[in-house]
Amino acid sequence: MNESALSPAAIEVVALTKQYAQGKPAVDAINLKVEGGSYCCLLGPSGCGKSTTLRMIAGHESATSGDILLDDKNITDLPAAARGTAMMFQSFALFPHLSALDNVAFSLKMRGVRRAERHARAQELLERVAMGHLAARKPAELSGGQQQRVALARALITQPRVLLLDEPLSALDPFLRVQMRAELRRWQQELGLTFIHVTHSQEEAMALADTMVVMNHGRIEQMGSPYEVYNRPSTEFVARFMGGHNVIETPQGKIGVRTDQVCISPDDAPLDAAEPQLPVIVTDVEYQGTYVLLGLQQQGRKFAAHATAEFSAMVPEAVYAAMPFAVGQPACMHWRTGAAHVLTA
Ligand SMILES: Nc1ncnc2c1ncn2[C@@H]1O[C@H](COP(=O)(O)OP(=O)(O)OP(=O)(O)O)[C@@H](O)[C@H]1O
Repeated sequence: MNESALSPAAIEVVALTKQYAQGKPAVDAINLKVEGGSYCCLLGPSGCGKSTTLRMIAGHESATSGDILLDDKNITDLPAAARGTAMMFQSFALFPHLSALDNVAFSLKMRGVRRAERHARAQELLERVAMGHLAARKPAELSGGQQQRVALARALITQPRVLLLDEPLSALDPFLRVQMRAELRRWQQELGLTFIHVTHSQEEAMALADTMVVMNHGRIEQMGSPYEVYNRPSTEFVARFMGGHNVIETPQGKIGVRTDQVCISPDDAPLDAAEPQLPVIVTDVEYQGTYVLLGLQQQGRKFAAHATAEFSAMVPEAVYAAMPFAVGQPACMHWRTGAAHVLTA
């Protein structure tokens, strides 16, 4: 394959909207810029509009209004095959009756490319993803990782400038998912292409993305590097969705404090009066190896049986061993002022 053919493009969406029916749009006037050659993850709970956004970029779904630009070219109304994008689907969606080679060559066949040429190009791509020696195998004769590489080669055969991935890892078992995730990241870096990857998994997005885009109800809640989004969730929704945060009501409004940045002391321990603190009851103690996870409930609040704890604290194992807590024990949750940040509604 011609090396220069794989050149990344930036994607920009401007006021992009999808209205399937009356009522609230599934995607509501979102603005998003994805840099060429970067890895972007669209993330959010079920129904937030992430797949619809991806399908509109791919051209598998029409936009109700707004624009999609690939570099400076407006591709909003172009057919999928003319956009410069390609899609890799959930669980790779390989044709089971075709060899790896024919799977990869399939879209060239659809475009009327002659057999010898399409096989040569497919073989070249399979070599590139270290699968050349298994070109004759059917998908069922390949491991999950090998299938992923065939799916990648199949998506790359049309020489896309942007690869769109719709929950590509969700059908895999957890162990394989982590392996395949690392492989996807490696391929993205080696190919230098723009990847836009839809996932509902915070962990997956954190591991892969240069830019995370957190969606909720058809809108973008927050966009930034995994570090920025995890350390500075801007809204209560993002703090709760990302996990690992306590959302605490204060007279000044809601604040977020990471669960590994709150400290727990016995009720009667002398504390720095300048430090924000909250009297709590320990409702749960869970050993997690490196950390012990304490479930906590604000003192004086009614606590329904089986309800999940209101707050959590991740206490390093050694710290907990030196000062253990019992379920039902009153305690004080406190944190450095600098560890907290204000959340908007
Ligand atoms: N073809 C369709 N016709 C009507 N409504 C649709 C269609 N596809 C999606 N929707 C609705 O649009 C909203 C967004 O759906 P979308 O599939 O984009 O969400 P998602 O965030 O990708 O969810 P999931 O993780 O469950 O796939 C949902 O309310 C969904 O029911």
